[in-house]
Amino acid sequence: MINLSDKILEETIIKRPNKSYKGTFGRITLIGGNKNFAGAIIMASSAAVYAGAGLVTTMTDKNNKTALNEALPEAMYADYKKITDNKALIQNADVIVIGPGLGTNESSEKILRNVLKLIGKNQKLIIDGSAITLIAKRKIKLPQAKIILTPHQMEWQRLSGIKIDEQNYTVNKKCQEKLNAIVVLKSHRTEIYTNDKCFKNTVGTPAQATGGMGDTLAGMIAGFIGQFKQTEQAVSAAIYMHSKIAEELSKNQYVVLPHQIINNIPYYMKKYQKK
Ligand SMILES: NC(=O)C1=CN([C@@H]2O[C@H](COP(=O)(O)OP(=O)(O)OC[C@H]3O[C@@H](n4cnc5c(N)ncnc54)[C@H](O)[C@@H]3O)[C@@H](O)[C@H]2O)[C@@H](O)CC1
Ligand SMILES: Nc1ncnc2c1ncn2[C@@H]1O[C@H](COP(=O)(O)OP(=O)(O)O)[C@@H](O)[C@H]1O
Ligand SMILES: [Mg+2]
Repeated sequence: MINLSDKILEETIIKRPNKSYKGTFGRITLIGGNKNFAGAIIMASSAAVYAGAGLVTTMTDKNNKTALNEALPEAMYADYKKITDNKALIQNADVIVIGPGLGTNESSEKILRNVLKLIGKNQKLIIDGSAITLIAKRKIKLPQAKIILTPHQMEWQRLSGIKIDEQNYTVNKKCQEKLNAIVVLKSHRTEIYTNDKCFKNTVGTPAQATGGMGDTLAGMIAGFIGQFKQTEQAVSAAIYMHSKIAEELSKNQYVVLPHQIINNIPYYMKKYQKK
């Protein structure tokens, strides 16, 4: 197990090349946010934008369109029930995030299946929240892609069958290998399982135990892997920075909210970029 430190940020966050445009920094499509969970997909999308994603499209329930536009005018909108009419939004994305606030009813399942069918093997796919629960409960097959799963311990129990109090390095690693994906097992000290390495987060605080904190992390990871070449390194850097910001803010705050983390991402990226 490799302990993460500030080093991961300095190694990952490069100075932006002058010769660049929005396309240089990742085209990201996020799918989720049913009519009760607009916040989840808005937080995920905001985190991706604030982490530097070049172009962000949010596919969500049509009731969330105004809220999305008001909260995040940088994001484009599409109706998540019209995936098959908007195939290009999935197929042309560098990174796809599915799950924050998606819900687990039949309609959510249909959206998930439609998205998974369109994923190409070179695309990066982050599967979070409700999408993990659906895959576990409905035994949905994962597509061929560069997959990153971001379960909390209960979602990991559902997906892996390993009970929370029996989750440990050996069994988690075995299951990660079977899934052939990067597994971000979230807890107060998140662990990242990749094919050949395992990283442990060393920062974070109970001040960040608030709904939407994981949705925010999923968007941050998307922003980072859309920009920075080395996927495992970018995933680890996003996780470390998410908690690092929370820890810093918690010096003066009893609780730290997801949107406060989001607002701080650009400042921390500047502070820790490669010298
Ligand atoms: N504002 C919003 O729209 C929000 C939407 N959310 C969405 O709601 C959906 C359901 O996600 P939830 O995680 O709330 O519900 P889940 O039912 O999937 O998981 C929560 C259950 O897991 C248990 N649990 C055990 N260990 C845990 C751990 N380490 N971390 C978290 N839970 C643990 C909890 O006690 C609880 O019973 C997701 O799609 C999520 O994205 C949530 O993120 C909350 C905020
Ligand atoms: N006590 C804690 N200490 C450190 N980090 C925490 C703590 N509680 C929660 N977190 C972090 O907050 C996030 C919670 O994710 P998740 O449960 O998916 O939230 P949500 O689905 O509500 O957005 C994870 O990144 C987790 O590591
Ligand atoms: Mg979550």
